[in-house]
Amino acid sequence: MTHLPGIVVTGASGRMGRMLIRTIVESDRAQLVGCVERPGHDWIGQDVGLAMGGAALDVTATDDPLEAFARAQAVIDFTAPEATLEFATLAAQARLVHVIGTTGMSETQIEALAPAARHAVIVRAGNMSLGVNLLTQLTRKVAAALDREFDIEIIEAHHRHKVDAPSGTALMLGEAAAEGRGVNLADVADRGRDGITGARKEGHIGFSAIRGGDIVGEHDVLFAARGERIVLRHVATDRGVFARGALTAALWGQDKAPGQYDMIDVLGL
Ligand SMILES: NC(=O)c1ccc[n+]([C@@H]2O[C@H](COP(=O)([O-])OP(=O)(O)OC[C@H]3O[C@@H](n4cnc5c(N)ncnc54)[C@H](O)[C@@H]3O)[C@@H](O)[C@H]2O)c1
Ligand SMILES: O=C(O)C1=N[C@H](C(=O)O)CCC1
Repeated sequence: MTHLPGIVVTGASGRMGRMLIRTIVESDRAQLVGCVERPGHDWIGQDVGLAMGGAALDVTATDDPLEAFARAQAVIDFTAPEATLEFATLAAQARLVHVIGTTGMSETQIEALAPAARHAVIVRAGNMSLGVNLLTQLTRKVAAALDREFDIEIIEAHHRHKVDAPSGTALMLGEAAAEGRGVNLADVADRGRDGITGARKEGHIGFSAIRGGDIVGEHDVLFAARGERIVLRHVATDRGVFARGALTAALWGQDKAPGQYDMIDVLGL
């Protein structure tokens, strides 16, 4: 009988769901005890290993999160904002660590996580990779060191299926740059320029989003002044970096007090 922490993956058939299943199954630190998909999905009732075209994993996909959560110590959730809010309530009832990778949540939806975080550990980050979380620290430092003569622009590129923009990572980097500058991102963000926009406003932080093909995730933080530019860049070539970070977060959260955490907490950066 193994006593490794049991993990449930929600959005199991998604790009991240599949990567998470593989990462957990290959890990000797955790076991896969449940997989959740939306009602009506053709994976429901199927063994997830077989559904992925491989060997059986003895875990059947369900559309009943409560039933799956009852067997687990953590849920790793890369789905969609409305689904994530539902899972937060259920994970809190079951006192599970809830690792949230879902992006595109509104401020109101993020605030709605607070009641769940009074009862359970929530780790939420727009990017679970070590590299991007380090890049946020570098971005904050560089933004703090430079004056407003340097325009800050965040450029991100993702695959053609991505539904939200700017990416969660771009927003993390924007927050870090704004913190470094000592300003509130909401006051200085330029999201989506089109038409006669007027000249760039000094002190603003711009966002540009590229969508195409199978790009996993690329982010540049550009500091541009007269005569020189600095570019901080992260390129993800494999979704395994996000899945490994999420699994680390699920295990890290096991002995933590209820509350909201991010990957900076998990990685001790
Ligand atoms: N934080 C990070 O490091 C990170 C990394 C990659 C992706 N993401 C984010 O994760 C999310 C998912 O990305 P993806 O590329 O895997 O998307 P995807 O569309 O491939 O997968 C999402 C899955 O969630 C499922 N789903 C939706 N509603 C559900 C519900 N109510 N119950 C159960 N399952 C439900 C869908 O059926 C789908 O299989 C996005 O928000 C993306 O931006 C975050
Ligand atoms: O593929 C995605 O979708 C990704 N989403 C995250 C984001 O919004 O930043 C992380 C990178 C991949």
